[in-house]
Amino acid sequence: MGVWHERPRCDEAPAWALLRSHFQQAFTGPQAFDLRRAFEQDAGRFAAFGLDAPSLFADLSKNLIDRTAQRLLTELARECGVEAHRDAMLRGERINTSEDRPVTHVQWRSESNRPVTGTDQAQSAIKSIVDVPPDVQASRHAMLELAEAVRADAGISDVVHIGIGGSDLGPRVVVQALRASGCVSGPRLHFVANMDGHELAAVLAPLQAARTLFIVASKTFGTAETLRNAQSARDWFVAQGGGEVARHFVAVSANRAAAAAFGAGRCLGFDEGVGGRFSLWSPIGLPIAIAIGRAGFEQLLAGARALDEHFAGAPLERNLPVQLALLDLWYRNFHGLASRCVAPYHHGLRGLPAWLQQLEMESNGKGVDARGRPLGFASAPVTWGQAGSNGQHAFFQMLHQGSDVIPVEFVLVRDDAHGLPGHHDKLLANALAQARALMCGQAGDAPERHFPGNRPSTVLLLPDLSPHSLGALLSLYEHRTFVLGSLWGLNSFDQWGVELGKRHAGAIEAALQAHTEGSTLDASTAGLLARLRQP
Ligand SMILES: O=P(O)(O)OC[C@H]1O[C@](O)(CO)[C@@H](O)[C@@H]1O
Repeated sequence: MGVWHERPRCDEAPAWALLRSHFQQAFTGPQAFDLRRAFEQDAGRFAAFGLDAPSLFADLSKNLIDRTAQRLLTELARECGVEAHRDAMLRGERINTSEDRPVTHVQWRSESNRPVTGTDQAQSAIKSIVDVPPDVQASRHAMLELAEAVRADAGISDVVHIGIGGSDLGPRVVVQALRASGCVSGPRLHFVANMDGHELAAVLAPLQAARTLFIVASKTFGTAETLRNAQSARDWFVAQGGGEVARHFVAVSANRAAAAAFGAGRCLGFDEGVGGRFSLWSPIGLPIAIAIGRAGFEQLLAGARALDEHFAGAPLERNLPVQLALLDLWYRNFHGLASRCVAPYHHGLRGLPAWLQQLEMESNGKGVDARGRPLGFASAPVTWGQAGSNGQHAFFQMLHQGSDVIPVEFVLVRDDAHGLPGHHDKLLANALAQARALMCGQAGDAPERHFPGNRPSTVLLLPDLSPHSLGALLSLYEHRTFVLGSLWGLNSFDQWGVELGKRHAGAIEAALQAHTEGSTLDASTAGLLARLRQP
């Protein structure tokens, strides 16, 4: 299957029907697959379902999958032309068809003049990663220069990053993670996303305007939340007598004209091919570079790049993003599981579920394929979770004994960076214990003490939470999301579903401010508006 746009959708590929009958035969009925039995019968299960990738090891062995399903799923990926689709993305073809754009985030972490090894196909895919367009190089250079200048500027004590969605979550999560690892230095960094003024007001309250730099990050420079917050920040800055707006406001945007009209003195640009939720590698990552410096940012890119090369070059059977996406599809479309839980066992990664929610649900939460045809099968499950061990005292009750089977993804980091004895082993032991308890279950002496077991989980293991490992982890998730969307026949790079609500908000805000009836509104919305106006 060489032509990416003629690829069959998963339900049209021959392996789909084979998977359906295999599922019926091996995963339903009294003799249905059981994890405990699978380990008893297959001494090589851990090795067979363990995958190595740069900075990562993944244990998939505690999942509701057998070797036949794994083989058929890999065949499915091959039949669906995932490799051709991947290569088209890496070559910069216009695979975002509804917006007629290429998908360029991988270019933003590429590095020129590197030797390329591997099979011919892998070489050609990796070659596309290695060629860095000159404008990307120039823009990256400008971003890193600015970051270093801000870090060295004794007059700047605080940096406020204003953006939302992909223009907030990536930088926020990376800075949070690397702060926990002790990699962050330089001015204090603050993030403001919500249009709820409580967030901005709380951030501004302790700041000195003259010592504050604002970054306004918006690909479109048209997002309501960001523009509202940026305008309020500018008004506050002027009212406080902070100095020249142009010197204290930097924009990061693909819409340079709008950024200049706002009054930002400097604008770091990037191309339209960088999707918001894939944009932390581009100048949107400016706060990351301010937090960890040029060398740290380059390490983050290097980690992501190592995973890109794995994705481009590893055979599908050993290709971690591909195998994780296939498992996601297996759970969603064959087991019928409607959600997946992500439990990072590291305080620094507590923001990961929020980042993943946008990445996975905005990319693949769709009902029609890239050709406009209804799917006829389920797409993105709900992604949710929180850091362990906190989650154990919240929703793990449901994971162990609730009525729904929910696959859990434990993200573990081998080395800690806090230096407090007696914590990290406990934390890691708890994660492994939860995964083991979910699988093994327990025959209870009373009904309420019964644990059914046979509940699935994956462990992703990182050696440390360095910029390099984190880059690899986030790149892994991006590619996994792309592969799953590719199998489902989706365009994972648009998000038309967010538009309708934005349109309604304009009309409702106008009615709220004008104290009108909102006669064109439905009775419920109009009734709530009336309530809101009551003293
Ligand atoms: O960077 P922008 O253009 O302000 O967009 C912010 C976010 O809004 C969305 O368009 C929709 O929520 C996201 O895809 C995007 O990351």
